[in-house]
Amino acid sequence: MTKIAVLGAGSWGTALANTAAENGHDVRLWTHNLNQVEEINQQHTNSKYLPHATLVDTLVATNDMFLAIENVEIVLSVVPTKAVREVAKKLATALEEQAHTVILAHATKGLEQGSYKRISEMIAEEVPEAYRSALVVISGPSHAEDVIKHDLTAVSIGSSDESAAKLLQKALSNETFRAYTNHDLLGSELFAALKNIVAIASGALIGLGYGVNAQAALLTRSLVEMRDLGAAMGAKPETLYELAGIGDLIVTGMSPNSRNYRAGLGLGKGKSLQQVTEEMGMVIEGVNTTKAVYDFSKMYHVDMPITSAVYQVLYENKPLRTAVADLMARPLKSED
Ligand SMILES: NC(=O)C1=CN([C@@H]2O[C@H](COP(=O)(O)OP(=O)(O)OC[C@H]3O[C@@H](n4cnc5c(N)ncnc54)[C@H](OP(=O)(O)O)[C@@H]3O)[C@@H](O)[C@H]2O)C=CC1
Ligand SMILES: O=C(CO)COP(=O)(O)O
Repeated sequence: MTKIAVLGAGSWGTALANTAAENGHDVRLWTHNLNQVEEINQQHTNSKYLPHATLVDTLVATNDMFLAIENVEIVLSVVPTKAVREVAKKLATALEEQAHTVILAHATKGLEQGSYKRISEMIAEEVPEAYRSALVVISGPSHAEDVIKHDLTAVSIGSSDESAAKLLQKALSNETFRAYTNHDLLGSELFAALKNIVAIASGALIGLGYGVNAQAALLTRSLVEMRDLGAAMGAKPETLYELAGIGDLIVTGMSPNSRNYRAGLGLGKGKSLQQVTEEMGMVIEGVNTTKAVYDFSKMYHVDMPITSAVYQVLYENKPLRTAVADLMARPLKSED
């Protein structure tokens, strides 16, 4: 049995914590919301984020960070990008009290506003030095709503520390949830962030009334942008063709369970960004990521027309139909 702390009781943190607890591990789910602690421990539900699910009754919630991480072997942070630093600071204080080393993992898919740092870079800056070398990311095609129902799911666990990745792989895998490891932390984190931009665009196409031809073209041409930015930033090329790359691009770009896709759908149907954000009530990571990646494309001199189009729609009020028309009217070119 492995002792695991999961930080963040949103949809994904709860689904991952529940999976590990179902596998027989000792799991504490940390949340800053005391009402949620009571609901999870007494009703075994998380009605705000996973409304139809019953959680395993061995899953324990707490809002005490010290208690959550006491004697654990793995800490898995699953808060939105905007909360990563704040939670990592709380974790760092609690880690000072720990006598033994802990593997630090996260499952967040974004880039920091302003600094454009990856999630593991933010965590590494906040935690004591001893915890920085074995950072792990969980990525890949995995919606919480499907995982909690035991729909078949495969994820990727990326880290330069193979034994750390393997410990998490073993803790999470079961007959319906299969984890693979890889050695590409940077590529896994970068592609996880990038695919959210594409998902907004994909939902927007459907909202506008286009079909699967349009989606297939979008996803395939987005792969080229991901490949080129990945190469410029140091991602391993093969990661793009693995679960953390194309796998996540497919699920987020096609599934109505995706928050980013649903946001795009709303935009395509004529809603404003403010409206879709308020209606979602959950994090839409792709909105902030679009700004970061738009700036990256300039910084690294990578041509990213789809990202630029999404940027213009979200940040410059360009009408969606004009953005689509402009993409289609670009100078004709060869694919190879
Ligand atoms: N949902 C999914 O299927 C998947 C999500 N992810 C990624 O996981 C990350 C989390 O997403 P998801 O679970 O969907 O998010 P949700 O919007 O469902 O939940 C976010 C959770 O984080 C909590 N939170 C927000 N700010 C803070 C803070 N400052 N301190 C402590 N807790 C905070 C929220 O608490 P409160 O309710 O009080 O606001 C809530 O419990 C994102 O980066 C997402 O891209 C990755 C794969 C799948
Ligand atoms: O990353 C995800 C699925 O793999 C979740 O995507 P959304 O945040 O768009 O729901």
